[in-house]
Amino acid sequence: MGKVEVATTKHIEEKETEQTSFKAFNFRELAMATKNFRQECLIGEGGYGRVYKGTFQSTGQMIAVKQLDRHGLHGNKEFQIQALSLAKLEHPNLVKMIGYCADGDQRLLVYDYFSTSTLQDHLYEHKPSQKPMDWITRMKIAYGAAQGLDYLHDKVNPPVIYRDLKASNILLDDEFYPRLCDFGLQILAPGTGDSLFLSSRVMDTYGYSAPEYTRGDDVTIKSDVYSFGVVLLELITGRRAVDTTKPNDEQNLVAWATPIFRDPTRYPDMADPLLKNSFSERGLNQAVAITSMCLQEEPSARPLISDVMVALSFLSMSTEGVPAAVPVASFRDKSMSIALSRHGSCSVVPFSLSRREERDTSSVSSSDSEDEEEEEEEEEEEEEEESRSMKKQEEETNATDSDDESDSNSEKGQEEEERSQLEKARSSRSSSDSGSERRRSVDETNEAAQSLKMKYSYCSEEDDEERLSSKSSCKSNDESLLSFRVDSNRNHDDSPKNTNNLAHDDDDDDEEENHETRLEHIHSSKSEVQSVYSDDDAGERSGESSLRRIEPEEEEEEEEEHDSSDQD
Ligand SMILES: Nc1ncnc2c1ncn2[C@@H]1O[C@H](COP(=O)(O)OP(=O)(O)OP(=O)(O)O)[C@@H](O)[C@H]1O
Repeated sequence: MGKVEVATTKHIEEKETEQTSFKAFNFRELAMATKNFRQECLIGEGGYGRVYKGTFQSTGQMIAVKQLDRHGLHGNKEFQIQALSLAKLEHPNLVKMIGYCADGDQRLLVYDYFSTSTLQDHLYEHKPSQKPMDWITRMKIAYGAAQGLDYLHDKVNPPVIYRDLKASNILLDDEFYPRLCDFGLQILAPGTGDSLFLSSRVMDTYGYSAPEYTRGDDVTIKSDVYSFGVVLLELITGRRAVDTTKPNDEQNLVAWATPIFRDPTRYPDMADPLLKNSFSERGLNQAVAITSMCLQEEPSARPLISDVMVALSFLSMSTEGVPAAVPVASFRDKSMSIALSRHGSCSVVPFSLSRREERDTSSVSSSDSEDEEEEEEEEEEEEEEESRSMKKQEEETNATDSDDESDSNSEKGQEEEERSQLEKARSSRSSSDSGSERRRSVDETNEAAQSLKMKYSYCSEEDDEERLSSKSSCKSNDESLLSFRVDSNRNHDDSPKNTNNLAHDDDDDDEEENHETRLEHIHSSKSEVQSVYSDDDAGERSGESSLRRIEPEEEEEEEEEHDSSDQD
């Protein structure tokens, strides 16, 4: 499917008949539904305009009507085209747009109405009679929000940058099921270049905006990952992204948390006191590890939301956190599985940068640096030793598991079965929307993923392939705006795209194609230095994992090496 064509009014009319759920309303209909936009129907006001609650008398359907500020808006036709693009975005974790109105100079968007409240209300404004959200509920909310974001980043083409992810834009129903609202509105409001308009939006998103946004650099999908990290930090700590009632050094949540990220012994102190320590330390450590990865200063060092989503799928189903032996093939970028498995053991090491990398990036005076280097090398050796023994333990577990499976074909068959279970687990949640279906699918997800948890562990062969193929993604901003489509050719489940390397097809062509896919991988970066984490070679020989960043040249060499070994 190509890009969304420039739709004419006729196309839009045709669309209405095809897809009755999306409609062009006239102003009168919406005025009637909202009692003439009366104050009592006003739900709130954001950077893009006011939101009113309404009801269609004929059907009883409840709606939320967003009356966009007319300042700097597109003309009628462009508005219709963009509204149609937004209406195509459909996912259980996104608030559904059901129509628009472009009468005269009025510009309104109509959404399904979701009662109750936002994540912000639940975290900070809950009534004394309400029980505070427990740990698993918080992780489930994060998981759902990650699924919605993953849809925008990875399942529509070109990707949609949310730009405005924050606790007040996550709506929660009575069962705490999260739905993201306010996404993609940038395309409808080119007037955001206006300094007055922009200042009110920046005020609102202050505390959530990625550093590159504040610097005026390109905003990418990785900027959304940063905002997601802030939301995750709010869920863990119960602290607002910005809280001016706190002492100066605690007002900005990320600034407060950054030094703590480097000291895992302090992680338990970060947890929301309302949780009353009702969580496993491992689960907490892993959640903080994910958060810290999302909040990396450099966009390319942040994980893909798809990896965050997979990690959260585990955290949201168990108080114990992600199992120490993580299904490595679940993650596109291995740094996530390594970070999590490190936080699954009692040896907790900063996960974002290896010591070597930290050394490279910090400016240490040369007189002290040699001694320090020696010390650090000793520490590295200790770490490697630790990691080796972890790996050994895992291998032993693997050996026990695989004793019964001497036949390699049956192993492959099992792998495929496990993979399909994982895919089933992932797709089941997004394919259902109604309350009971959703509950059932969550149970299925848990069941399937739990069974996978038991079976998977590190696999050195997969590690090797992952090392060669995994690349961080940094899709360019300009790809994402103006028009997008839901790509039906893409895999709409959340399964990792690098699973091609496990496909065993009789057809030679297919095999070749798989091989190419494996090497080239789907992640691409137009502009930024690739940040790829890999096993270091020495470590690999000894069967251990350590993190380091490969620069692009080095990466190419490794790919060549792989190519030639493949030819052998
Ligand atoms: N579909 C909906 N159903 C129910 N309430 C909604 C819906 N969409 C938005 N709201 C509520 O309307 C209010 C205003 O929303 P809006 O997104 O315009 O502002 P905001 O999130 O406060 O600020 P910003 O525009 O900067 O994101 C919020 O309280 C939001 O929770």
